[in-house]
Amino acid sequence: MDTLHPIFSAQVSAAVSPLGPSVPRLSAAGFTRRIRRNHPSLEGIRCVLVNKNETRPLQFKKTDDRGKVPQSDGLGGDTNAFSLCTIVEAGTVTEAVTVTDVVTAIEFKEEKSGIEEMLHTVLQHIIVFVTSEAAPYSKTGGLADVCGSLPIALAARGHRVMVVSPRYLNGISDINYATAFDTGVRIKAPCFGGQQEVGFFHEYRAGVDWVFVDHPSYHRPGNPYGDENGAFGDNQFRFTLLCHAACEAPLVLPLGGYTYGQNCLFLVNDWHAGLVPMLLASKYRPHGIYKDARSILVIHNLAHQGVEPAATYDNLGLPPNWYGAVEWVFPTWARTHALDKGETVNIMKGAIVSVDRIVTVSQGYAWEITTSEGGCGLHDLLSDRKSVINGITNGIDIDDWDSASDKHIPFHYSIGNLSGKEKCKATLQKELGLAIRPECPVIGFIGRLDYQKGTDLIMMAMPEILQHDVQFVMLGSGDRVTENWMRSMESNYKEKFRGWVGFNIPVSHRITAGCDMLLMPSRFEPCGLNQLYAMRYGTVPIVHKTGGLRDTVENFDPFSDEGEGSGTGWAFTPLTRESMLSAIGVAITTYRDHKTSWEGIMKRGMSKDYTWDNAASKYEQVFGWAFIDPPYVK
Ligand SMILES: Nc1ncnc2c1ncn2[C@@H]1O[C@H](COP(=O)(O)OP(=O)(O)O[C@H]2O[C@H](CO)[C@@H](O)[C@H](O)[C@H]2O)[C@@H](O)[C@H]1O
Repeated sequence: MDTLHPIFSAQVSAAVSPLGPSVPRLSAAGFTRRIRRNHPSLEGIRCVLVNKNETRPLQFKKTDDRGKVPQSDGLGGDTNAFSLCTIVEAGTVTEAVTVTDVVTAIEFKEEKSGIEEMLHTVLQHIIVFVTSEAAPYSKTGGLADVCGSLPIALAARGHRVMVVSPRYLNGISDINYATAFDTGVRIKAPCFGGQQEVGFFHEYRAGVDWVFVDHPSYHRPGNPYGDENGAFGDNQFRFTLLCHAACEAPLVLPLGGYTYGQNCLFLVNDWHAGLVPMLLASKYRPHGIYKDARSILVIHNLAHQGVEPAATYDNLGLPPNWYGAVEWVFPTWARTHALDKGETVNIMKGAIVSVDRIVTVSQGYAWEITTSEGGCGLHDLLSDRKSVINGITNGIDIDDWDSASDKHIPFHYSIGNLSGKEKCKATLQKELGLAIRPECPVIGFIGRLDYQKGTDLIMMAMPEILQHDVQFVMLGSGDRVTENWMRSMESNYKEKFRGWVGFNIPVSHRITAGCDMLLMPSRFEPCGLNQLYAMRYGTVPIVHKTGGLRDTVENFDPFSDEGEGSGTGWAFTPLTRESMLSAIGVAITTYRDHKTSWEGIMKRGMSKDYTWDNAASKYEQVFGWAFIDPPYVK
C-alpha cells in the first residue's frame, strides 16, 4: 500500500550524547496509518512535514502541486526548511529529503480559508513512565520487566516515550548505566526540608529516552529497596526525589533538541511513583503548568503502599492543604500499641485519589482490588473509582523469551519441533546433579520468596509432593526462613530437590526451558509473568486461580473439543495444600499416562499471544480515554 522511502527502514543511530537523538522515527506505514486515522481531511492533500529550526514541534503545511509550501506562509523558498522535511502525499510518505529523526509530529496545522487553525496533537502521545525499576538497568521482579518492555512497544507504535528511574550504583549494577551520559542538567527538588539537587543521565535506546535520576542516595550496595539488613530506612526520601525529578524531566530535558513539554501523559508505576499525580495537581497546575497533562497509575502490586508515620508528611514537598490526600489511619486492630494512633501517610492512597485513571496488570486483579479480600485496605477508595479502572494483561518480551533463540538455554526448540526441550531438560538435570531421567517429571518454581508467592504452601506440601516420582527445582531469594528451608531440603532430598538461592536470570531461563511443569501457588498475583514465560516454553503451569493467573491459565479439560482437549494448564482453587496437591497429582498422571494430551497442553500454551504490541494497543485505548475527561483534580 505505502511507498516506503529508505530513510524509514534505516536504523535509528545509536545514542549520541548528551541529550540526543531522541525523537523516535515512525515507520512510514505506522506514520501514514496514524495520519489517515487521525486526520482524514489530509487525504488527497499534498502536505509537507516541516521541522524548520529544530526548536519546536513539527507542523504539517499544505503544499502546492509541486510540493512547495506557498510563499505566503513564510516557509516557501526556504531551502533549509526543505532540507529538513519530508513530503507527505495523501498520507503517504513519498519523498524524504534528508535523514532526520523528527518525523513524529505533535502538532497539526491546517489552513482553512487562510485562517490557521491549530488542531491539538493526535498523532502520538508523549509518555513519561516513572518507575523504581526498569530492565535491563535494574530489576528485582516483574515491574522491571514491564517498564523495560512496554515503553519500547509504545515507542515502536509511534509515541514519544521517556522512562524516568533512579541511577542505582551498587558496585555490580554500575555497568548497566555505562552507556547513559550525564546531561549536565540539574534541578533542585523542594522536599525533606530543603532543596535537594539531583542530576539526570540519559540514554536513547530502542526508540525510548531512558532517563536516570542521579543522587548519592541511589549509590549504595544492595537492590533498589534494601540490602541484607532489610529495607532501606530512607526509601521515602529516595522515591520522593524520583517523583519530583520525574515531574521536572519533561520540562527541563531537551532530549534530541526538544523537551517533552507539558502535554504529556505520566504513567506512574506503583507507590514509588505515586507522588507524581499529587505534585501535578498541587504544585504545577495552580501555576498553569501541566494543565493538559494526565496521569495513569499502573498498579503492579497493591500490597506495597509506601506507608510512613504521619509526621513525615512535611517531607513530601506537598502543600499543607493536601494532607488529606495521603492521610491514612490504620484500624485499631492493626496498631502496634495502646498509644499508637495509627496515623500515617500512604502514598498509594494519595495516588488513587488524585490520578486521572488506574490500570492494573490483569482484568482479574482490576476486580480483586475493589474487594475487601484483595484491596489491601484500599478497596472502598478503589471501588469509588471503579469507572476509571481497567485491567490490561502484561505482555512478555518475545525476543528475550523465545525458545527458538534464547541465548541462555543450551538447545533451541519450537512448537513444530520439541526435541530441543527434552535436551534442555536433560542438561538441566545434569547441571543440577539430578539423575538424567526423561520420564521423570521436573517441577519448577521461580520467584521472590514472599508471602505473596505462596511459598509457605510449597513448604507445607513438599513431603507429599516428593512422595511422587518427581524432581523439584526452586529458584528464588527473599525470605530468610524459606531460603534456609531450601538449603536443608536440598541436603535431605539429594535425589529429588534442588534449591537455588539467589537472583539469576540465565538460570531462570534454563529452569523455564528444562522443566515440565511450573508451580505458582500465589496467594494473590496481579498478573504474573513466569506462567506466561512457562507457557511460551512448553512448560505447563500449575497455578492458584487468582488475579492474572486466573486470566491467563486455562484449566485442562480432556473431554472438550470432541475429545481433543482444551486448556493450557491447571488453575486450582481454593488455596489449600490439598487442592494444590490434587492439581499436581492430576498433572503428573497426565504427563505420565496421556502423552498426547500433554503435548496438546504444551502446544496450546506455546501458541498463546502475549506480545507487548498487543498489550500496548490496549494501553493506547486507555490513553485516549484519559484525555477525553478533564484532569481529575484541576
Ligand atoms: N530468583 C530469581 N532469579 C531470576 N529471576 C527471577 C527470580 N525471581 C523472580 N525472577 C524474575 O522476576 C520476574 C517476576 O515477575 P512476576 O510478574 O512473576 O512477579 P513480581 O511479583 O515480581 O511482579 C509484580 O509485578 C508484575 C508486573 O506487573 C506482575 O506480573 C506481578 O503479578 C506482580 O506481583 C520474572 O521475570 C522472574 O523470572
